Amino acid sequence: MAGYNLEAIEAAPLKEDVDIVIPTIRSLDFLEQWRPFLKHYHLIIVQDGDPSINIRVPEGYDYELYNRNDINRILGPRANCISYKDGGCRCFGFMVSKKKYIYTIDDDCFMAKDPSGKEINVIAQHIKNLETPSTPHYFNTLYDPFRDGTDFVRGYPFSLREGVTTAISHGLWLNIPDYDAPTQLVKPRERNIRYVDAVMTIPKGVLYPMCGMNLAFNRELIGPAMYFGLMGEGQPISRYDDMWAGWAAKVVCDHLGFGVKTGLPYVWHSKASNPFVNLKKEHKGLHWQEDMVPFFQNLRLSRESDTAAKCYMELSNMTKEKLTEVDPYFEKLADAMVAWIEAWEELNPPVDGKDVKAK
Ligand SMILES: O=c1ccn([C@@H]2O[C@H](COP(=O)(O)OP(=O)(O)O[C@H]3O[C@@H](CO)[C@H](O)[C@H]3O)[C@@H](O)[C@H]2O)c(=O)[nH]1
Ligand SMILES: [Mn+2]
Repeated sequence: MAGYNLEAIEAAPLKEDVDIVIPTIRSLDFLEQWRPFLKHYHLIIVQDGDPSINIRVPEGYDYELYNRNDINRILGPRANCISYKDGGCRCFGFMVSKKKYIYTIDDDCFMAKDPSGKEINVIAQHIKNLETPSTPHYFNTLYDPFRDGTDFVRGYPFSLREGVTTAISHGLWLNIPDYDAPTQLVKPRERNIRYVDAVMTIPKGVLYPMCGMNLAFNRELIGPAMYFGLMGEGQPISRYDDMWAGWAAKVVCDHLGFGVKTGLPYVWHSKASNPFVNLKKEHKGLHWQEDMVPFFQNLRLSRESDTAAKCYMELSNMTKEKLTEVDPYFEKLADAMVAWIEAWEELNPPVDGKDVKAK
């Protein structure tokens, strides 16, 4: 295959353990370019918008595709917890998957190259990130000590070198950065051309803006907390789907003792969404984030919440109690969080009557 590094391409780690979830309201043509790396994996496509549109899946891919009619049929009255006309609909794919790991990617993201010109195998890098521990209790100044060619630096306590299990791997983007609408408006031509060859653990107690564009996680450990909220048509807010999921999942990871990494792998984000449209979708979120972030920063989950699902139910109560004073929308969101967990548990009954518990 001209122009491709065949050795890297044939490496399809854990192909039986990974589902790729793609939300789309456009087309899946981007999968043509990804074929060398992604063809080995099963796709779960969540088609947003008009369900009567027939979407073409490029030849050779193994996939299941769900449109709004399918979501309504499968979830019944609880289908209302899945966003419509917002990329947050992707979380339906997390719920129906049965795999250990999820990789989710947007339909305008393409294979990027590292500075040596080699195509980046995104899944291989995410799996490396997820299958090696995180270090949330003390920062390693050479970043991820579990990468080849590096280690813990002098002064790193030996008692902390075991690290903790990694639950989330947050990948980054070259070309179009994940900016909010005001930043897009003032910097319309800004492009990210800086490839930073680093993976690092986000420290315990620190929140971050999680982007859903290039994201992998351990569904068994943290799946129920990866709810992308109630956004889009019929709601006062859009485009905060991944932010909500990121804040919630991080506090749940911190509570349960799991780690979150950010950095490699990169994808090439090709399409700048319209900043004026985005501003309309985002403007409430831009205000509300000033309350949502302190809410997540200050909350404390109880000892009884020892699984992601239990933590999430507790978070729903807290959302209702604390954020409804910001806007009545949060009561609706809190109810949707409960519906999400109920639907999750129905589709994912605990194995041997047990949920995955914190260490
Ligand atoms: O109504 C919709 C809109 C979009 N989608 C699908 O969601 C992803 C991301 O959409 P898009 O590329 O338009 O958004 P960006 O601004 O570039 O991306 C960031 O915004 C986030 C917030 O939603 C998103 O996670 C970020 O990556 C595409 O696959 C669209 O097809 C949709 O399903 N429904
Ligand atoms: Mn995009």
